[in-house]
Amino acid sequence: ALNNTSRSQATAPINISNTGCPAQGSGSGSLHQFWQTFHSEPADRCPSSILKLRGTVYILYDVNISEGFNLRRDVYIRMAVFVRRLQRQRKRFANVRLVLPPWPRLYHWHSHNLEQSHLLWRHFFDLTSLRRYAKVLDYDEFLAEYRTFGMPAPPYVHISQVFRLMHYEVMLEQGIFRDKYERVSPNADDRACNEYSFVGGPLLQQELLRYGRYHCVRFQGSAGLVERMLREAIDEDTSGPEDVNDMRVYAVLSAETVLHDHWGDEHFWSARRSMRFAQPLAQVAEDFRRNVLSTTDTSAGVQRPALWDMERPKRDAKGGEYLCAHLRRGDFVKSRETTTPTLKSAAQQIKQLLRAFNLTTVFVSTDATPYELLELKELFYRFRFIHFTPESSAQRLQLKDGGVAIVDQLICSYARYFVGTYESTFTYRIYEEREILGFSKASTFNTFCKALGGNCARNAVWPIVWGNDEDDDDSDADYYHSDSDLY
Ligand SMILES: C[C@@H]1O[C@H](OP(=O)(O)OP(=O)(O)OC[C@H]2O[C@@H](n3cnc4c(=O)[nH]c(N)nc43)[C@H](O)[C@@H]2O)[C@@H](O)[C@H](O)[C@@H]1O
Repeated sequence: ALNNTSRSQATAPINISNTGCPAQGSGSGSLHQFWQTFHSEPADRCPSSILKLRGTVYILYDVNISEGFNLRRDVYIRMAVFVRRLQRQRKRFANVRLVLPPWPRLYHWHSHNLEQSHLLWRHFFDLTSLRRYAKVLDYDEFLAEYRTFGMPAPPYVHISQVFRLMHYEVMLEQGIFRDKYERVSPNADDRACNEYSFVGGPLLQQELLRYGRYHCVRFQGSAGLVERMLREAIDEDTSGPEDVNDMRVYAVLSAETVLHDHWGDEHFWSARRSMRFAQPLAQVAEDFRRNVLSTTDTSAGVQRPALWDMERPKRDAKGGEYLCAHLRRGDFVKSRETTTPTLKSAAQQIKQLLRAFNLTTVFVSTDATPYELLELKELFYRFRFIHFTPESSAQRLQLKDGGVAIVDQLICSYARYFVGTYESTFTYRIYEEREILGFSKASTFNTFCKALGGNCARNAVWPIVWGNDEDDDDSDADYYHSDSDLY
């Protein structure tokens, strides 16, 4: 259990006695004394590994506990675009790092016999690929890097300020949506924001984390506004020129409150393209496609160069000889009853599509129960009905529930034709993957109807945007502050 008192009191000066730099010869000191000594000592007397971390700002973040995996991926993009822009355009943030929050056990991960708490991002994503877009650290990498500053044992991490974001109760002022934020006092009885609740994300439960000030912040606006919030905090934590460039650690909770600076622009898509899945997961999907669906990158005509930044606009991918349906069940069956088809209706719609495209194989990606799956399969008499399940318990242990879902997504991404579920972020992430691989929009942006033949709501079409992310657009760089702040 969280020991609230001790967690919020880590305000002691940071001891730097283990760094091996001349500054530590005399024992401990605050971090700014450490850097001060750097100024007066020849740089080559300190390890370059530490010297290069001068002025680092670590941004930790977490997401509301009830959000699913695929919305969390979108929140990552907001933060990654923000951090990349900060790092490239703001001197004080030249050494900014985004610390990836360990994955808590998500509400949709039902398998109880698997260890699926505190998972690192490299279990799901290719960190090298993420880092070709933004300076990110997996949580254990952050701990290791923080330790190089020379911490006493046990190596607690000191977050100087925590910001728990909340929506405004009323969003519009005289009909206008304005970007703004405001700190409000935390209140132990307040269910919306209370320091001891982990609704905004369980990050602070990590055992080595200690924090100083905890703010509840009403927040309305995009990631650019987070910069203003961080600068205000850095100003408060800086006592003078001697510590102006100290290393800082901040945390933003309920980061899903932060909006995209520009949703769906080329920066969004570069960050999205950098989100390649971890190689072991990609390999399982590749093997399944080849062995069960006779589909390879070459036969499907998709693009998957070694590096995401080598991808180019493309629309002529062919896909494997199968149709993929993402059929969201679970909570959607009740909470979105008016738009989620019954199994029978879904089967009718799929069969109609199979006939239209002269296909005989359907791959079904779903969170349906085993019983529902059997029921569905029986409706596909005379068609080939394929569903992915791990081939062994060792593979299930390796993939975990999150990995199985990724394999499903990767198989759907290579299909000749895809149809997904209305308003499911799981479906949206497949749309995006297919956009990157080079499929036509018509083969991708399709949505199940509640019933065959009726008028029905369709998911939005957000096609890929290509650009040259090297010339980061600076046009709105000054949006949130005056010229004097451009340091
Ligand atoms: C309305 C909201 O919808 C959100 O769901 P939605 O966007 O579909 O998508 P997600 O946020 O990813 O949450 C759904 C989760 O259910 C599992 N899941 C769903 N479809 C599949 C599938 O085809 N294959 C596998 N293997 N797993 C699947 C998976 O763990 C996935 O992350 C929810 O997260 C929110 O809690 C809320 O209910």
